[in-house]
Amino acid sequence: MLFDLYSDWNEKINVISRKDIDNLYTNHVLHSLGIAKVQQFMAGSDILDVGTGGGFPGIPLAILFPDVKFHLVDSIGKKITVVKEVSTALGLKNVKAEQARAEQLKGEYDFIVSRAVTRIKEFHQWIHNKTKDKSIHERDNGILYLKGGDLDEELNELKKPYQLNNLSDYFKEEFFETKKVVYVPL
Ligand SMILES: C[S@@+](CC[C@H](N)C(=O)[O-])C[C@H]1O[C@@H](n2cnc3c(N)ncnc32)[C@H](O)[C@@H]1O
Repeated sequence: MLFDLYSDWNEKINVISRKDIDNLYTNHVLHSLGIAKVQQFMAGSDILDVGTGGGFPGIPLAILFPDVKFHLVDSIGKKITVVKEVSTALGLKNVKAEQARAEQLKGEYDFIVSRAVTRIKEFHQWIHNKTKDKSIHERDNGILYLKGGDLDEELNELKKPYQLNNLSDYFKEEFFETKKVVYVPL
């Protein structure tokens, strides 16, 4: 179902690199769900996905957590068109997709998730004031960012506390060897 939807939409509006569409489930769906290995979202919580592109990590997480509200934003309207179409076709009632720049958003969230949008320092500057004061989860509200490769320089320039979670602890596929979820409390 997801594969057919994304293959069709990807023909019209490129949201996943064309050579990567065959790896949709591992490289995009499972990778997105890696966030859930690190943090289970409580029913009623609010999650923002910044720079969602075609809906990653937001759509797989919204499928997994039907009682959690997901706000998926991207600055490019046609990407949001894909997210809305996919979300409607899947019958997801917990997804709001909107064309917006992260810096201009007004809402408050429990967690802010993202993948492949910008360096963590800049990301932090965009959204540091967008979490709710009170946490309903065990950990503080904050950022859960999917990152890969060598992160030392990027994390050094952040100059904030963070926690690294290796997705290779949860998934055996080679793709996850260097993949991490970076948690930054806000
Ligand atoms: C490389 S894509 C990643 C898309 C998706 N997160 C994924 O992993 O498949 C980066 C996305 O971030 C969006 N973006 C970049 N800066 C943004 C901003 N300031 N606010 C909202 N979206 C932004 C771009 O339009 C683009 O769709």
